[in-house]
Amino acid sequence: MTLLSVNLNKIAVLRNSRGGDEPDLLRAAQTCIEAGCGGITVHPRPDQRHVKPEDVRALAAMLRNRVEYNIEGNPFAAARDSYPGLLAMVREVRPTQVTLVPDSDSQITSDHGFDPLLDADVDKLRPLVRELREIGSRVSVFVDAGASGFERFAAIGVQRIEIYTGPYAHAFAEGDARDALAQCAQTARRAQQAGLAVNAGHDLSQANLGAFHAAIPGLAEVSIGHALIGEALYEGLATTVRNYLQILR
Ligand SMILES: CC(=O)[C@@H](O)[C@H](O)COP(=O)(O)O
Ligand SMILES: NCC(=O)COP(=O)(O)O
Repeated sequence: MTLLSVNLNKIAVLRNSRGGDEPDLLRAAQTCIEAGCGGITVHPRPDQRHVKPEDVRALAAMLRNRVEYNIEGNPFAAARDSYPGLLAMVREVRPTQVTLVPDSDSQITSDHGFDPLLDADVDKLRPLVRELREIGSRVSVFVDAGASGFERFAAIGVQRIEIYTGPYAHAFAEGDARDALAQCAQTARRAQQAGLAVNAGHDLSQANLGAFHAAIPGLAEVSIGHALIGEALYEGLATTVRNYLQILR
C-alpha cells in the first residue's frame, strides 16, 4: 500500500500568523497518526515561515518509532540567523527519510526538481547522499515528471525519487490530465527500472489522487499538505486523513 505522509507545514503557517502555540503541531501530528497515516512530512525553509528548527526537533522526539519522518528541503541553502540549514537539522534528528529539493530561498513553494542528466546536480548530490546514508536516513530526490537518467542517481546511492506532481495537478484542474499522467507514469517506470522506489507530491488532493494512484503501480509514498489541511477545515483532520487512506487502498 502507498504510504500517506501528511505535510504539516500549513499548520505551522497558521500558528505563526499569530505567534504562540495554536494550532499545535504535535497535536496535529498525533491526530494524523491516530487516523492511520504512515508518516509526517515537514519542509523547513530558510525564512521559517512555517516549520521552525524547534518544530523539526520536537516532531523527531514525538515520532520516533511510531511513523516515518520525512524532512524535505534544499540542502544548499545557507545557514543564517536562527536557521541552521537542512543538513545541520537532519544530522541532529536523523529522520527516516530526507527529500532533497533544489528550491531557491525566495520561492513561494517548490516548482522543480534536480536533474539526473546534469553533471552539476549529480556532483553536488554525491557527498550529501553519502553522508545522509551514513546517518541512517533514506535519501529521496525531488525530480520533474519527464526526467530520465536515474541510473546516475542510483550510482551515487539515491534510494528514491519524488515526482513533482504540480503540473499533473494543474492539468487535472484544467480538465485533461492524460498527458501529464502518462509522463508521470513513464518517469516512475524509468526510476523503478533503475532500482529506485517512487514517491510523489505537490498539490495532490482528494480530487486528483485517485487517478494518479491508479496510474503509478508500486507508488511507495505520497506526501500531501496544502490541500489536505485545507480540506480538513471542512471535515476535520482525522476524517480527512482517513479519506486519503481510503483513496490509497
Ligand atoms: C517538495 C514539495 O513539493 C513540498 O514540500 C511542497 O513544496 C511543500 O512546501 P510548502 O509547504 O513550502 O509549499
Ligand atoms: N512533497 C510534497 C509535500 O510534502 C506536500 O506538498 P503540498 O501537498 O503541500 O503541495
